[in-house]
Amino acid sequence: MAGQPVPVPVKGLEDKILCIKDLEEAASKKLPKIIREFFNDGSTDQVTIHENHTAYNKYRIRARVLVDVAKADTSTTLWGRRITFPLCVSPAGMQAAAHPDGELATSRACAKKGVNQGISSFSNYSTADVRAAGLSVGPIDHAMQMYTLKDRALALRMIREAEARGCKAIFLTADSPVLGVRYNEHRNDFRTPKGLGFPNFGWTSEMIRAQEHGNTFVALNDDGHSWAREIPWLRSVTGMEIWIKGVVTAEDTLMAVQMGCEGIVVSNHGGRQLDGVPATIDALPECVEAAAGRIRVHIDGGIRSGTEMFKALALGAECCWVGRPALWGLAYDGQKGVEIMLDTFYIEFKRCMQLAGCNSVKDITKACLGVVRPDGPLARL
Ligand SMILES: Cc1cc2nc3c(=O)[nH]c(=O)nc-3n(C[C@H](O)[C@H](O)[C@H](O)COP(=O)(O)O)c2cc1C
Ligand SMILES: O=C(O)C(=O)c1ccccc1
Repeated sequence: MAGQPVPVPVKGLEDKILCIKDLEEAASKKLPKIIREFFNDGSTDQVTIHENHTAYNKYRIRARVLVDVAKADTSTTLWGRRITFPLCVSPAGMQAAAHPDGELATSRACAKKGVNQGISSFSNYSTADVRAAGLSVGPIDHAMQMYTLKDRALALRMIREAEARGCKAIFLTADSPVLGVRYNEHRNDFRTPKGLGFPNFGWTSEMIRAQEHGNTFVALNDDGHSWAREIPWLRSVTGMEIWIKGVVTAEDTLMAVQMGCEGIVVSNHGGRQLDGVPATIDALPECVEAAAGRIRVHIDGGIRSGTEMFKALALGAECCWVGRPALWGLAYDGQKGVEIMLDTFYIEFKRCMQLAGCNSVKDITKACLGVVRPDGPLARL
C-alpha cells in the first residue's frame, strides 16, 4: 500500500554483529589463546599486518549524488561464472582449528552466498570433501592453493586431484620460500591441534604434532624455488589456470605476464611472511599498471569492510579476497558465522556503491577516489 513503510530486515541485530570488527571480537573471545594468536597475529613487528588495514584510510570516496541507484548490481564474473559480489575466501590452512567443520563449512557458506573459495594445501579436509560440501549447497568454483613442494610427485598428485574435482586454478603461493617469523608460534610452542591432519599431504595429526609448526612447513616446502623452475613445470602438467599469489611489485607482475600466468593475487600473506613489505592496497597500483589488462589482478590483506572492497576495486583490483574474516566467522558459529561474514561485506559493499553513485562494479574507477593530503584539498588520483 502506498505510504506504508516497508520493514527493512536489519541484519546482525539479533547477533549484534554489525561489522567485521564485531565478528573479530566475538570470535576471538571464543578461541583459545594459542589458536587466536596463530590466526590473528602477523610476523615480527606487526608493521605490515597493521598497514594492510590502516592504509585504506588515506583514500576518500568522491561520491556522486542524485544517481538512480535503485537497480545497483554488485555481481561480477570469475572463471566464466557470475558471483554475487567481488569477494571470495582466501586459502587459509587449518580451518578446523576454528570450528570442527573447518573448510567444509566455509565451502557451504560460500556456495550459499554465491562466491568462490581458495582451498589451502594445508586444509584439514581433502580437496574432494571441500568441493563436495560446497557443491551440495550450490554452484561454487575453487582455486587450489599450492606451495613449491620438494616432492614433485606429491605436488603432481595434488594437481591431479584438483583437476579431477573440477578446481579452476592453481594459486601458487610465491611469498613463502620459508615461513615468516611469528613470535607467537615460538612463545606458545604452537602445534596443530590434536586430531587435525593435512589430508592433501597424507599427513596425520601425530606426524604433524611431532614438530613445531614451522618445521612441518620446512619439511615439505622447497626454498630453492624459482620462476623458471615452477611455472613451465606447472604449465607442462596441467591445463588449469596458473595464478601467482603473493606478488607486491610491478617487477613480479611482469614476470607473471611473461611466464603466461592467468592472474596474480596481490598479497603479503596477511602480513604473516616478510614484515615491512608494503600494505597490499599500496602495492596494488603498480601491479595493476604493470599488468596493463593482460592478466587478472586480485587482492587480499586487511580488507575488513565493503568500503575497503570498493577502494580496492577503484584502484584496479578485479576482485577481493579475505582470510581472517572467514576464520572469525567459523570460530563464531561455523557455517552460519561465515555466512554472517559474507552478508556483512555484501551489505556494506552494496550500500557503498549506492551511496557513491555506482550502479555496477564497472562504474567503480579511479575517478571515485581521492587521497587525503595533510594540508590542502583532496588530491585526485
Ligand atoms: C591462519 C592463516 C593461515 C593461512 N594459510 C595459508 C595457506 O595455507 N596458504 C596461503 O597461500 N595463504 C595462507 N594464508 C594467507 C591467506 O591466504 C591470505 O593471504 C591472508 O589471510 C589475507 O589477509 P587477511 O587475513 O588480512 O584477509 C593464511 C592466513 C592465515 C591468517
Ligand atoms: O600460517 C600460515 O600463514 C600458513 O601459510 C600455513 C602454513 C602451513 C599450515 C597452516 C598455515
